[in-house]
Amino acid sequence: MQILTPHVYWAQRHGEIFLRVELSDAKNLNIWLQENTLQFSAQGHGAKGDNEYMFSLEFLEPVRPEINHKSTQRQVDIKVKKQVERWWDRLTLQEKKPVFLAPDFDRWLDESDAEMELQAKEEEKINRINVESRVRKDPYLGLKKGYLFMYNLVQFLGFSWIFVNMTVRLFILGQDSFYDTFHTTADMMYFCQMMAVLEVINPLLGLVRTGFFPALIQVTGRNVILFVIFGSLEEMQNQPAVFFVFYLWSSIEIFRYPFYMLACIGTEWKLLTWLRYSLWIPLYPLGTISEAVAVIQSLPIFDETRRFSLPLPAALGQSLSFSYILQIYLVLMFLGLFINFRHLYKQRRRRYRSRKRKVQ
Ligand SMILES: CCCCCCCCCCCCC[C@@H](O)CC(=O)SCCNC(=O)CCNC(=O)[C@H](O)C(C)(C)COP(=O)(O)OP(=O)(O)OC[C@H]1O[C@@H](n2cnc3c(N)ncnc32)[C@H](O)[C@@H]1OP(=O)(O)O
Repeated sequence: MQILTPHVYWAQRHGEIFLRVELSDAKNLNIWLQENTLQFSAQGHGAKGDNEYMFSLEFLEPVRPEINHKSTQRQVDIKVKKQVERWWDRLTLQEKKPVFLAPDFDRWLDESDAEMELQAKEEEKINRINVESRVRKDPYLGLKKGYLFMYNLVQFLGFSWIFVNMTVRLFILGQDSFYDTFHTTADMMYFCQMMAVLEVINPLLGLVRTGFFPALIQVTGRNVILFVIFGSLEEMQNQPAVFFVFYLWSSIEIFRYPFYMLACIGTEWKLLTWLRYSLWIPLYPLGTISEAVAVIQSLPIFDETRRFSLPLPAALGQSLSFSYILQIYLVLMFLGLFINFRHLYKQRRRRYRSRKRKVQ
């Protein structure tokens, strides 16, 4: 039998060297370190058929004496640990690359990619430790998750009922359904939006990692529209604006709440996550515009009815119409839209950046 050299492919990380020896069905494997030189010999099927194959590699820098190897039907994988965690300029001490050696492009990373991989691993380790210590430290974790799951389930059912009801009525009645949305769905919307106040309380109690202020803007903004504009003015209740506002609100919530429910049980559906973190992009501005239309339509009604008008000292006139306060509120709405749009954009970036890192 001839003695031949197999093809060897290599790649490195800061702490390790990976070698892949192209030798199938390897037998009589002998791999050892002599000083800082890896010696390899085995019988197997390589580039020159069934033969005995050998090679040696003197490493550029010191490596640890223990060697891990695994022989499969197709190849022999060898892992060597570096003595010092450092990026090497090349594999071997000799500057000229041995002819049988080539980069392993399946595993190849350049230094900065390897650093990112290391960083991602570190972050994952820290996250795991954090989660484990939270689980160990918090005896009420199960109770909290149970409460959140139930809350999200109830909201999901409520908003789904509204969404399905409105969709069915739209199909059956067409545009006529615009005018009685309030009378058919308002009770459920009152219930869901009153429950939504918990979304401001939850971050205060440390139950969720939501920003308190974005949640406050969201819940207050919607409740002003629901209770003050639609709820207190009968004249507004049969306006098509109700249809658009309710439809846009429920369109996001039928995806957001199931997304949270899955998060409570540590599961994720990629499509649902994408919908939760993408649908707001068209829906949020459209929702705000519909709400603004409703506010603008209500201004003359508040002027006429003097509802909620503020009494003024006699010298200044009789009373200040509530419509002036609503005009200030209109400006606040677009400020609120800006704050929450930026918040949701950051949440989206955070979610997809950390997921991308995990995938790499
Ligand atoms: C100071 C007085 C205020 C004055 C008001 C001024 C007027 C303002 C008007 C503003 C205009 C409002 C317009 C609006 O009403 C129009 C519409 O809504 S149209 C429809 C489209 N809308 C949307 O898409 C918004 C939907 N709402 C939201 O997304 C949230 O309410 C919001 C607070 C805006 C953002 O959510 P959040 O900060 O919670 O982001 P995440 O979903 O990424 O969650 C962060 C982490 O917390 C976990 N979490 C959150 N909630 C729960 C829960 N209920 N159960 C379980 N877990 C929860 C979530 O999983 C995340 O965890 P992790 O970080 O581990 O992934």
